[in-house]
Amino acid sequence: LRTDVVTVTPWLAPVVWEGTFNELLLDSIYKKKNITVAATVFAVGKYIMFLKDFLETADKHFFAGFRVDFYVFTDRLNEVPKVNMAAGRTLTVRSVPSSNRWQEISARRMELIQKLIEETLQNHVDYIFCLDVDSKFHGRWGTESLGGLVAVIHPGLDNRSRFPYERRPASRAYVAPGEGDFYYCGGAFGGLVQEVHQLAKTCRNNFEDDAKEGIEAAWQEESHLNRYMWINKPSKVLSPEYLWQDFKQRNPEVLLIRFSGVIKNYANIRPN
Ligand SMILES: CC(=O)N[C@H]1[C@@H](OP(=O)(O)OP(=O)(O)OC[C@H]2O[C@@H](n3ccc(=O)[nH]c3=O)[C@H](O)[C@@H]2O)O[C@H](CO)[C@H](O)[C@@H]1O
Ligand SMILES: [Mn+2]
Repeated sequence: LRTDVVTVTPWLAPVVWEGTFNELLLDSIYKKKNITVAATVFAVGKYIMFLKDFLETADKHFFAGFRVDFYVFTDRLNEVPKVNMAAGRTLTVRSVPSSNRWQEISARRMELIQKLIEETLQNHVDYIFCLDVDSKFHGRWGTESLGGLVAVIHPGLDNRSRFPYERRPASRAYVAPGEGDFYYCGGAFGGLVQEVHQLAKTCRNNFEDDAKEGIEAAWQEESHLNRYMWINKPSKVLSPEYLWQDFKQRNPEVLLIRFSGVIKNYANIRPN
């Protein structure tokens, strides 16, 4: 039991923190359901350098003991590392075009996730998580994270007045002053395949319709995701244990860092 953190939202969705759940009990419940979880990760251009650590640590910590299908999207097919996955876990590589703008690479993930679900996942995968590649797992990420629509609270932003939502009303990602529940990160989200399909499709359409009018939201698809989550409340919220940042000192309420962004030199790895 945790009394030092908020563990439920005003719309009664759990906020998942270490110490709020029984992992053996949860695993036994989902084992009986015989679930399959998909995970997407994009490694375009120089971001391929993060893929090996991501996959090796994911195999160890991400839904260990469950069936997981990893989908890697890259433009560097022959640089994909050989990683041996545990039994029942698969790795599929898909080719994607490169871009000379990182903003576009990041935002286009929504379109590719939408299509992956439509073409491949619908009907045979239960849940999906979409994750940034420039990160590693350090602790358990498992069945406690499952829900219809799942968002992760951004680790760096706990001050409401500084939430970097898109503030221009002309954008379809607009969040008005006083609106917004949490600031969620673009680097990790998920849920039931059908719900994530709806999210990806909506964010993709809104991003593209904005682009036609010459607008790009402040934080690309992350801004659209935040707008979506304000309108369509997540049924489960994951604490910043589920996406920390290596450069940040651990806050006392974070008892366990499960997944964390590595320190990177943006100028060296991004195309622009
Ligand atoms: C931790 C977190 O929530 N990060 C979000 C944040 O910045 P970040 O600084 O974390 O963005 P980023 O540079 O990691 O890009 C997001 C992701 O796009 C992919 N990528 C990007 C550039 C590239 O050249 N090649 C490539 O493969 C890769 O999977 C990467 O992890 O804001 C971005 C939107 O602007 C995204 O919403 C990120 O998910
Ligand atoms: Mn990132």
